[in-house]
Formats: sequence, C-alpha cells, structure tokens
Amino acid sequence: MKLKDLLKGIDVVEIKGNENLEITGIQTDSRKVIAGSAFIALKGVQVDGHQYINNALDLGAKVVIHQEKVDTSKEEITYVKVKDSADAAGKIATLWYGDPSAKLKLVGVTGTNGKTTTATLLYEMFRKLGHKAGLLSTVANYVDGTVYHATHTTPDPLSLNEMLAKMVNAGCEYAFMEVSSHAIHQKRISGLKFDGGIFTNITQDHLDYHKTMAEYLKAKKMFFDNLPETAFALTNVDDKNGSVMLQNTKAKKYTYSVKTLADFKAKIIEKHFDGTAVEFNNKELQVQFVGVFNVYNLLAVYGATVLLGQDPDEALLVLSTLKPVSGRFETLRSPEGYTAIVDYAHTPDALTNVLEAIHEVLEGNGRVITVVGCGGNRDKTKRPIMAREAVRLSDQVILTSDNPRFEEPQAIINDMADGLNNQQLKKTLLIVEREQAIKTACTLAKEGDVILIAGKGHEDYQDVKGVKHHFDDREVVRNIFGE
Ligand SMILES: CC(=O)N[C@H]1[C@@H](OP(=O)(O)OP(=O)(O)OC[C@H]2O[C@@H](n3ccc(=O)[nH]c3=O)[C@H](O)[C@@H]2O)O[C@H](CO)[C@@H](O)[C@@H]1O[C@H](C)C(=O)N[C@@H](C)C(=O)N[C@H](CCC(=O)O)C(=O)O
Ligand SMILES: Nc1ncnc2c1ncn2[C@@H]1O[C@H](COP(=O)(O)OP(=O)(O)OP(=O)(O)O)[C@@H](O)[C@H]1O
Repeated sequence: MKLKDLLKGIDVVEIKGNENLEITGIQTDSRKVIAGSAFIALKGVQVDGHQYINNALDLGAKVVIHQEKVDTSKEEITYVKVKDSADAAGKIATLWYGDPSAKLKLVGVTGTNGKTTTATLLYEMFRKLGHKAGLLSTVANYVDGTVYHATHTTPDPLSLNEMLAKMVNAGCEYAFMEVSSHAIHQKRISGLKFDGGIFTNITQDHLDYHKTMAEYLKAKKMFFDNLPETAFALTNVDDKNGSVMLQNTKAKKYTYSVKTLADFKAKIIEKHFDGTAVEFNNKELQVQFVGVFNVYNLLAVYGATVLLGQDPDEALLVLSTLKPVSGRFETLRSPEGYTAIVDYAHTPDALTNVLEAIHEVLEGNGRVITVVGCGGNRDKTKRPIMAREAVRLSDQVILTSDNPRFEEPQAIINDMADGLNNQQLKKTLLIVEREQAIKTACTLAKEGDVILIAGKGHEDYQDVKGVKHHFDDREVVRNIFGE
C-alpha cells in the first residue's frame, strides 16, 4: 500500500520524505517491525514509543510516524509528524486492514460491569438467529465460532482491526465488542465505524488509571459522543449517568429500564437459582439467568437486537435459550446440598449486585459465605469498600488473594481488612492461599448455604510477580465436590 493512501483522514503536521512510498506493513511495537514497514511511535501511558524509533529503523522500518519532535536526519527514511499518533494508529490500522468495521454491523458495549455478558450474549443471539458473527471480549475473541485468545478487553488498534478483518473474511455480518474506558482514552477504537453503542452502568473502578470518577465518566462518554448519526446509542436510564451518556451524541437515542418508562422495559415476576421469570415489553418469558443485574444485561441484548432490525418475538424466543457466560454466576452444587457460585465480580458494585441477587433467591433460608480478594497494582481505594460490602451481605467472609501481581498478598488483604471494625472482623477470616480459602468455605458450609467465590470468574490463573500460575476457582470447587 502507498503511504499517502494510509494518511487519508489523519491530522498530518509535516511530511519529510516520500509519501508515494510502498510500505510492507504497519507496526506500533518496534520489536515486531518487518523491513519496509511504517513504525508508528505512540506516546504511551507508562512507556513512550518514540524512544524505540532507532530500534524500529534497525529492523528496516522505512517510515516513522511520530507526534513528538524527533531526529529526522536520515535521508532514506520518510518522517510523518502527526498531531496525535494514537488517533493516527487507529485510523491507519483501519485502512491497512481494508476498513473491516465498515463492512460489519459493529456494536460496542461500554460500562463498568456487564460488558462481557452483554457482548457475548449478543454474539450468541445473532448466531442463533442464523447470522455469522464475531466477538471481541475479555474472555476470548470469536470469529464465527473459531476462538482466539484475548489479551485485553479491547485490544490495540492493529490487533483489533486484524481480528475484524478475519471476521469479514469469514463472511460475518455482525461484530460485537467490549469497549473499555482504557481503550477509549488510549484511542484504540479510533477510525472504527460503529452501528451502535450500549452503556450498561458506571460505578467505581479503574481509579488507579483515570484518577477521578469524573475522568472515568468522561472517557466512557467520549465513545457515545463520537458515534455517528446512523448508529444507535442505547443506554441504561436506571443508572444515574445513563442520560448523561446521551447528552452530546449524534446517534439515535434509546433507553432501557427496569424501573421507569423506556424504549425497552422489563418487569421481574419471579426469581430462583435456575433463572428468572420476566416480562419484556409486556411479553412474559423465562430466562436462565439470576439477578436483576442480568435482567439489565438481557434487556440491553434484546434492545440492540431489535435496533439491528431483528424480529422482536424471535429475539425473545432466543433470549430464553441463552445461558450464563463463563465465570459469571456459574453455579455448582455440592453433594452435601450447598451451592457454590463462581463469579467475576471484582468491583464493589458487582460484588453488591451478586450478593443481593443471592439473597433475593435465598430469602433468608441459608447462610452466605463469601470468598473474595482484590487485585494487586490496581485501584487500592476499592479494597476496604469491597471488604465492607462482603461483610454487610454475608454471614461469613474469607478475605484472600486475587492476582496480587507485584504487591505482597498479605498487604492487600490487610488493606481490605482495614475497612472493617472489630464487630465486622469477628465474621472475617484472612487466608492468603486462595485454594485454602475455598476449602475452608466448603468446610463451613451446610446444606442450603451458598458460597460466593468472587473476583476471578473465568480466569484460570493467579498472577504473582509477573508469572501467571494455573489456578481456576471452578476446578478447585469441582475437586472438593469429587467431580
Ligand atoms: C495502562 C495501559 O493501559 N497500558 C497499555 C498501553 O501501554 P503503554 O502505552 O504504557 O506502554 P507500552 O505498550 O508498553 O509502550 C508504549 C509504546 O511503545 C512501544 N514499544 C514498547 C517497547 C519496545 O521495546 N518497543 C516499542 O515500540 C509499544 O508497542 C507501544 O506502542 O498500551 C499497550 C498497547 O495497546 C497496552 O498493551 C497496555 O495495556 C496494559 C498491558 C494493561 O494491562 N492494560 C489494562 C489496564 C487495560 O487496558 N485494561 C482494559 C480493560 C480494563 C477492564 O475493564 O477491566 C482493556 O481494554 O484490556
Ligand atoms: N449489568 C451489570 N450490573 C452490575 N453488575 C454486573 C452486571 N453484569 C454483570 N455484573 C457483575 O460483574 C461481573 C463482571 O461481569 P462482566 O464480565 O459481564 O462485566 P465486564 O464489564 O465485562 O467486566 P470486565 O471489563 O472487568 O471484564 C459479573 O460476574 C457480575 O458479578
């Protein structure tokens, strides 16, 4: 491809060299540069890619796309100074991979909780409705049934567009993706052509990155602000920022709610551990999901399906056949008659929601034992809050490890316990080894009780000092149950 064809729509400040050059590839990582390619130097969050320009040139890069002032003295190299190299990377990746998002009906899901569930269920919905579809999610990426490993919730623009191009090549019509606040802030989604956006909710998370809730909301809102007129913007109006998300968008605005008037409305009729009886826009159905929060997710799925032009009655039929996503409220029954629930809840709000969902079903018949930890090198302010929420809504709490990364596991647990008073500490155990914590919970549980094992969900590792050791909550529970 010619360099000048890749620069269409990009804010170029200055070009020094030959813009008619044919290039063999594009790369943001100097270590992966192939001879003849263009290296895009990203400013980065912790690391500045501009410092690797010479490494990229050593590997044969012919073009350097940069934002900062750099040494442009090499005659044989073409230097392109752009206003914003992160934005340029997204748009260049889009063009390099043949603008795949324009060939797909692409819907992005943003929000603190429910992104994976909503995006995955949309993917399953459309496949069950007979369409070829793709999915980009925290758990895995899918191209019409073929699975690819996921490294991020929303990958970097090169990997992202490469995956979308795979979907186009496989004949997919639809693509559903999670849009994380990090990705919006780092412009990983620049250049993508969305047909719809969904906002699930916003509660405290990722303050290590965004610093304040206002900045976190601003990042989320940027996604809706940039949706085109042709797209739909579907928001949860029961969230206090649901309407805020719609303020500046050009997209067509739609709402969903369990509490108030909305375009897509649900009423809960009956709750049990195997599912919920609900009414969606006045039609009754049985879904295989537990908890009001899941009714919200299903409502978003239903709304987006209808907004993408599918028949509402068919959508409801498929909705009743959908099953929970891996590690989200996964229920395991012990031979002794108690229940273990493995759930990815790793934010205060998600933990509260899952525990409330358990109580709604238990109705006071049985105790709740919660095993929970907080990640290392991430938002510290949520630690005491999560411990307090766990204690408030459980009969017994075991604080344990959850991806300590480069922090001391005991120190993280202590931060959590610091949020508890003496009374609350009386029903709390601190057990660093997660396997031991789960075993202890199982020893304490009696018939009718529920153990919530929160935080890791689908993850099959424990991240300790940069090494991912195999660990799977569900595997531990199944071993204890003798399965
Ligand atoms: C804090 C954060 O978000 N960091 C992301 C950011 O990294 P960064 O800019 O600091 O640094 P970097 O990628 O190491 O280097 C900057 C540039 O220099 C280049 N480089 C670097 C080294 C070298 O030798 N040569 C070279 O060219 C890199 O390719 C890059 O272009 O850009 C990288 C490339 O896109 C991401 O991989 C990286 O994600 C890190 C690994 C991460 O853990 N991110 C998490 C927090 C994240 O993004 N999470 C959200 C979901 C959150 C949630 O909802 O739970 C996600 O979407 O996954
Ligand atoms: N709509 C919702 N509202 C509140 N909590 C939810 C909602 N949906 C799911 N949860 C809770 O959050 C956990 C994570 O759900 P899910 O993976 O769908 O969210 P996510 O936004 O993709 O999170 P992440 O980006 O961190 O992967 C679930 O295990 C459940 O406990």
